Amino acid sequence: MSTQANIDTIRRFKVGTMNVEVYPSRESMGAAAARATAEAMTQLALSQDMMGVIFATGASQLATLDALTKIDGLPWSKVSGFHLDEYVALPIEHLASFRGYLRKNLTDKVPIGTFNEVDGTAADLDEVCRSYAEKLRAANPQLCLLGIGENGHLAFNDPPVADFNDPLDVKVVKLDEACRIQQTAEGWFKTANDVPERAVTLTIPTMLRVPKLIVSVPGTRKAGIMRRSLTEEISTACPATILRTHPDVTIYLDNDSASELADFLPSY
Ligand SMILES: N[C@@H]1[C@@H](O)[C@H](O)[C@@H](COP(=O)(O)O)O[C@@H]1O
Repeated sequence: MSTQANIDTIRRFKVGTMNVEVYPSRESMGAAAARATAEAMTQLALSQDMMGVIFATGASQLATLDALTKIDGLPWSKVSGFHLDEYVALPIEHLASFRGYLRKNLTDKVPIGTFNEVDGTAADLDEVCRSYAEKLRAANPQLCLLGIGENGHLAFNDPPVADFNDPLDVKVVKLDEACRIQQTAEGWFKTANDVPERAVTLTIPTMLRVPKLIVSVPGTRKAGIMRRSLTEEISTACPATILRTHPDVTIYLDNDSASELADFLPSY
């Protein structure tokens, strides 16, 4: 009998309008998410001089970004890049800085047109949010890469602060305790106390406005939240449930993160 870990085919299913694709490994998941991103960028480049693309960070994005940066011939010079979130007051040199992560894993590797960084160390964070929101509105991003946190967060919209009708585009949030603990599990910080208490984040409506969402969620630690994201009532108790209302979203999983989705995947 086969187990989820040794299933080596690609399995696809739909939950409402949402497409879910399950790959045999983290690497094959990343390659598939990268191919979809590359196709979307190539299409957009046919009709746009500059395209806004929002990139995600975290361990879940490493395979996707690695594969994406190795694809030849992409129209990087036409990309105006953005990111989802950044810790407040964390220096760029810190391992967990999302700006540092994106330099290392993206912008140092490809000839991107422009990249708009969120400076969480700036003195006036209201101004950081206001000007980032303005840049996002002007760029009108057509493509957004996303991850899902173990607590269901999208960017840093943790359950206690997530608002599906948020009037703001970008805001400063207080991080949930569960979220701060989860950041240590991946080794970004030594203890939960080392995790900054606040972050700048795009809000949920800002992400959902983007017409195409490519969501990479590999790994065993995400199995429980993937089940909740696909089966629970849509609510801010699990912010990722809102993705089920988006008209063009594909979730890329590996066998590990799909391990609690047996009823969607009858071959288990
Ligand atoms: N706030 C970031 C998000 O931008 C990311 O999409 C999500 C998944 O991260 P990871 O892949 O590290 O689990 O949570 C991180 O903490």
